[in-house]
Amino acid sequence: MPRHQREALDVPQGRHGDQYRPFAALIDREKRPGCGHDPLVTTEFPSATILGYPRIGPDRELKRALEEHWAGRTGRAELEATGRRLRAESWRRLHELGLREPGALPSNTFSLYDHVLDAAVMLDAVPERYRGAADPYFAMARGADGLPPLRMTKWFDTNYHYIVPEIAPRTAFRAVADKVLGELAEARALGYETRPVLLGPVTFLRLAQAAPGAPGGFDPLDRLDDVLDAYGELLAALAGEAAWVQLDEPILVVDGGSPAVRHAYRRLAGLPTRPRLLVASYFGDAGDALPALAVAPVDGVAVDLTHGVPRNLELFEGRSVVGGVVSGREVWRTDPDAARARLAAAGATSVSTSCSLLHVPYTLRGESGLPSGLAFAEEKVAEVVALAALGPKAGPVPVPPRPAGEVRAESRGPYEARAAAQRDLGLPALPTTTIGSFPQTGELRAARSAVAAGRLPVAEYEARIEAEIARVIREQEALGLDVLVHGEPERNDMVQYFAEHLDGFAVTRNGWVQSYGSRCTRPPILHGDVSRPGPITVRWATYAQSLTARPVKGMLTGPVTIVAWSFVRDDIALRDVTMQVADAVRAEVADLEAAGVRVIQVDEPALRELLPLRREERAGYLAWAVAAYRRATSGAADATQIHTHLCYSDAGEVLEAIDALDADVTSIEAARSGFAVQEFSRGIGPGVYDIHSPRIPGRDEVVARLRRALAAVPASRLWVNPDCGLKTRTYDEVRASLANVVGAAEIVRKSLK
Ligand code: MET
Ligand SMILES: [Zn+2]
Repeated sequence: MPRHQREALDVPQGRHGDQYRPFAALIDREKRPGCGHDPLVTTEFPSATILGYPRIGPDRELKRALEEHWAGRTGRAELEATGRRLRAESWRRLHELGLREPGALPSNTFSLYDHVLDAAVMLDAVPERYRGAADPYFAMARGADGLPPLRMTKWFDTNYHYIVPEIAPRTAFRAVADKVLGELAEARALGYETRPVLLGPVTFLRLAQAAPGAPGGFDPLDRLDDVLDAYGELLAALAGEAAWVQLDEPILVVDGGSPAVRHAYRRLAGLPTRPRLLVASYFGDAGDALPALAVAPVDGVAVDLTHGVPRNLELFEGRSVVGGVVSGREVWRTDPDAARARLAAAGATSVSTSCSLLHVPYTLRGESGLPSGLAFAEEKVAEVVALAALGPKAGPVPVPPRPAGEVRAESRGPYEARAAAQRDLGLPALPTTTIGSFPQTGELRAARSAVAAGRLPVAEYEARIEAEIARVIREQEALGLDVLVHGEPERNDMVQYFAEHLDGFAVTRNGWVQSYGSRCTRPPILHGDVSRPGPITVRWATYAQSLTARPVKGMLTGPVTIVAWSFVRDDIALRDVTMQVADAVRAEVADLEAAGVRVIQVDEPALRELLPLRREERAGYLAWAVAAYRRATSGAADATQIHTHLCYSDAGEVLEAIDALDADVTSIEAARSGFAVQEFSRGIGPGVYDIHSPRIPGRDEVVARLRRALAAVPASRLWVNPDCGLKTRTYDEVRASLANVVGAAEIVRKSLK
């Protein structure tokens, strides 16, 4: 059902959204006696629950507490106290919202940094090299003097990043239950009987990586039985303490792994002393994995019903089936009819969110100017409670919106003709450039909040941006870079800035979502048809170009990245949403071109992020993602040089798609992830140094990297650039690093002749 119609079912939202009483009219109607609907056939599992909750704090209290602690201004005890306060406040709020049955409130979903890292600690899977650190937990998360942190990567297809555990053939697993028992006792002292949530053993091992030095062919999953021993100890410790334990196995929605699932849950469910086990799958359809799980005597399963009703659920008849009908990842109100139909079709015995609410902001309270029809975490909890009261009701189960029609990837002229038309840019061999942003100074950030708060006149703010652009141009000319950038000083964020300048988007005041550790993002909300009321970046790009004779690269964020880092509407297919954004970017490309900008970069760092978890869906996604990028860029004349940029990910998996973007030049993170360049048929700039670290790359080291790249790519197509934008670095670091980069390019260039 479209969102505007959904509205009619709800009591109107109060001024700040604090009056959201979901489905109030429906509840009044259906609660009358004789108004036949199936009540939930609840087993002992609570009728309403959520799989997890945000933990950064409604006002990012944890972020602040962590950063104070890391800066050495507070001790561990103060940090723990903040954690305790945040947990107590969450339980209190959830209880108030209606999660009142024993076991309805989750515990152990709090984390000081990351729940996968917590699971590693819970199993004592702490690599030896961290054990001597002053604080092994934060050393694994963030590194400690001389000790790099563990790797971090994306949690399934979300924008949350987890710490990748390292498992060796000899990792000595054992149960370390203090955190889980501690939270349970803490909640009990406050009067709440909670349900501890643990990351499941199969997901834990499949997300882990083999420790460095492990023999080739070693797979962390080889250690399943040893890990299960530790889970056995944990469950034994929890047996007298909690009625239910939730084991999170989102890996159930990913291909493969049935034998491990079968084995793991037969063993765990067969333990002589254990609480009841709820196995939670999420982020998609677990249908393929359910038979393997059902053969084990686990007591219940939680399934994601937001995209449909999984097959094989009848195998769980007589056990608890927790229906995740309220999306934990999207920000729209739930359609009660659709949700109840799904609960009925699934034979659900309880109602829940589809996944943890970690991925949405806390609350609509305090927001204004947002479109109607939204629900954040608190509002979603109220929906879960209301749906449990209403119960299932048979009806048509809606299918997700289908893309409208076909899209074909539009093309520019052949690359050779473009390269010829671009020759008058006058670039040397191995042209040097940067990825777009220059250091975002504290003054810039302060000016941005001042102008937003009305404390700084707009004209004054814009003058400061221009002054910053002038400085960035001067710096680059002094360094001797070939293709310059304006430095992006006007941008708070590469997606939010565009969202603020496009119709169809809204931005929240306080809608923060944890990205990793203390880092949060405030994803814009794409709620309507997207269009571009006017040029967005042209003014800054042309100002920058007016200051220099060297080419200045216009800088845009690509359509796939804009949708990947936003909450998007759910009433049309993602592909069609992305195409609308692509049209807006295309118009911006045209305006930049018309204003004389000859080089335009359209960034797509999130191309890999949206890759579907299931292999069978990947080719379809990549085809439309490429088509969207090409819709955005294919209007450019041959003489306009189109760049793209990718980072953050194993580009290796999507190399063909990156090539299919057909950009004239692709800059790609390489220094950190050691990416190989051979496959590229056009200009390629494998990053020559890691911008995530304050370390200054040596000139010789860059020379060596360039020589290595030249073994695979002809000099006519090799570009020289860092891994990513420089906004998190200081000017001192940037100057020193780029001087070595430019110096290295000169040395290698000379040796070519
Ligand atoms: C995460 S990719 C960032 C690209 C952007 N142009 C920047 O330099 O900041
Ligand atoms: Zn980047």
